[in-house]
Amino acid sequence: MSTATVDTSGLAQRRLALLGNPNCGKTALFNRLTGSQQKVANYAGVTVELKRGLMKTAAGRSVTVIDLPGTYSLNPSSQDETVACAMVLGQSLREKAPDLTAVVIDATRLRRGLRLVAALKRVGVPMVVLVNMMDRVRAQGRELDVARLQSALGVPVLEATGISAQGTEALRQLLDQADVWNQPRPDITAVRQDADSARTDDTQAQAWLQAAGMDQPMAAHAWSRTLDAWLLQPVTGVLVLLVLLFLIFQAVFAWAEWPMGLIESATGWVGEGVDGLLPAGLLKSLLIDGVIAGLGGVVIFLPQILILFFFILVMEESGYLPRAALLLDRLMGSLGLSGRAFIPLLSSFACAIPGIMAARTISDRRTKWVTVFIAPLMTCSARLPVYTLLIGAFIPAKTVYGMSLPGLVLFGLYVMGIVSAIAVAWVLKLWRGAGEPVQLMMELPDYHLPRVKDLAIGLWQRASIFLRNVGGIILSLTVILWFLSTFPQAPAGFSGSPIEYSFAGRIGLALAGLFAPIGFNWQIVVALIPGLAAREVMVAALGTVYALSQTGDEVGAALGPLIAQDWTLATGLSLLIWFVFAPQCLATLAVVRKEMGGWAMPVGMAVFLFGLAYAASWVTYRLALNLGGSF
Ligand SMILES: Nc1nc2c(ncn2[C@@H]2O[C@H](COP(=O)(O)OP(=O)(O)OP(=O)(O)O)[C@@H](O)[C@H]2O)c(=O)[nH]1
Ligand SMILES: [Mg+2]
Repeated sequence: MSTATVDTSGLAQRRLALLGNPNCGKTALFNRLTGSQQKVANYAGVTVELKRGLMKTAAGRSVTVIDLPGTYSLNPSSQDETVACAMVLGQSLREKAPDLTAVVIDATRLRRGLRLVAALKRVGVPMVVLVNMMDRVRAQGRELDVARLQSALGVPVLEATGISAQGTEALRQLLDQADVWNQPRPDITAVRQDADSARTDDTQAQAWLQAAGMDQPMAAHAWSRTLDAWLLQPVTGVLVLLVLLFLIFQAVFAWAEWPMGLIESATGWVGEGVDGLLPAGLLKSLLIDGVIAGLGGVVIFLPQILILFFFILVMEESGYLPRAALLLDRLMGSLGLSGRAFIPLLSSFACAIPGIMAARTISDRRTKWVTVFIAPLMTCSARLPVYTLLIGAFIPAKTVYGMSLPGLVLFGLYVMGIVSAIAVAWVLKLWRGAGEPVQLMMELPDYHLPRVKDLAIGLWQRASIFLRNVGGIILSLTVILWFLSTFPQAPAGFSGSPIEYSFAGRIGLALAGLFAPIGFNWQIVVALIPGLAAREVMVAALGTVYALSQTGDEVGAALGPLIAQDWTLATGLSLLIWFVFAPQCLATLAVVRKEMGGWAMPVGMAVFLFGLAYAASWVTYRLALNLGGSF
């Protein structure tokens, strides 16, 4: 038997927490240490909950690493900061205090980071200090003497670079030394954070910087300043923001055409292959009408979703996002919100779930409530398949004034979501009054060019979430729907399409009366039900329902032309508008329950949003019918 050279007994329980100011690179370091792929972005407030991972020290010992939300002080003002402080101070009911805290400080903003170190030292938290972003310091041709800082602070101080593979080596080696783990426990009774202690901490931070010869502030980032002169100016800034958003929607259509064509042909080939291979029967129907028609209908939208995410990632990584928040702060203020609500709302364009979770960074309870309430009105990426399917079927692919008409309509739908969110926030303000007026304290990080690798990882993560959904929930629901739409089988001589005899057909027909006033036929009603699991499921479900509604030769035709033939324009528009408002996503409602505590809010939200969707679809349907006859 070989003897282990490294004693790992009992060490896996050792826990290291990463604490620091927002946006100082904690999660980048966490990902480096543990090989995780948690979200990293260039604005404050990215991480809002505690994340765990396992790392190996240089000698191969295992250590649990905990990534925390950022905090400026030990006096938390929002829910995410509270999580971080309570954990490190051992005040959390759920989490034991860590054995060691690595306080991450941004080398370009040392004083602010050292204030937090001072507060932690006052309490006696066992710690090491990681001076991160050393590459930026070196890029300015400067060096920091961390050995001097270490002797001033009296705790181990190491250099780190969250964006380089070697950037965490020093920490891995340090964690093998037994004495760093054997520092005395904190005395949490000493946690007093008032104006006086904040001043003392700042004086202390300055004293340390002087002692280490680092009291020269870093030179301002030259092109961040130049860009800000334009991008933060109210008129040019808003103009740039609008043009940027507009270009994104044009690109979503223009760039995606080619890969979408490829996916469509590939789905067609697979369908034909299966068609040729299998004899007619239930298995063939399951594969062609259920799986291929359903999943092919959704997968085709992957390119558009990735293009949208590419732009979101570039905005997040470049540092533009908090600028946009600042620009819109005044507008948000007049709605009883604050610029703080901007990032949660913007995240909701990807998906309302992380958006609603990001509302944890909002300290004022009422502002948070309104933000969560209107977040589902922001157009999430799951609506993109529904929108583009319907736009493709009903809006001609014309160019008006050099812009693509489908792109314009899509932009219009996004604007409609935003405008209705503004309207709801405004009505809520009139009804319930405004939240506490808080001045937006949002840090503006330096701009930097996004790294291609980070963008690629971000896009890859998105693609795999989407494909996992397709292979998981969408596939299962499609198979269930195929089953419900196939059985019981119609007896010989049944006059309608066989699906009308099935369970799904009967449910659809029974509910059709409820939706007839807004122009939905029974096939749409059948697809709306599994579409409650997630919006894109609706597209897969329509694919299956229509494939099964067809007979003989028509099987295999793409869904777009089928619905264009079957529905009036009024029905198409009414369904588009339904999707602007309807909370067709149970997962969002579940997150609202978790974040806000209790069912009252999600139930109220669902009733309100379904009501709004019904009313808006009704108006659209009636207008379209009256304006254009029966189309
Ligand atoms: N140049 C440089 N950039 C870094 C380094 N570490 C992190 N970054 C960048 O800094 C930004 C913030 O990184 P995050 O890891 O998200 O910061 P965080 O401290 O986890 O932020 P919150 O979760 O919001 O508190 C991102 O754009 C990173 O790519 C580094 O060592 N050098
Ligand atoms: Mg983070």
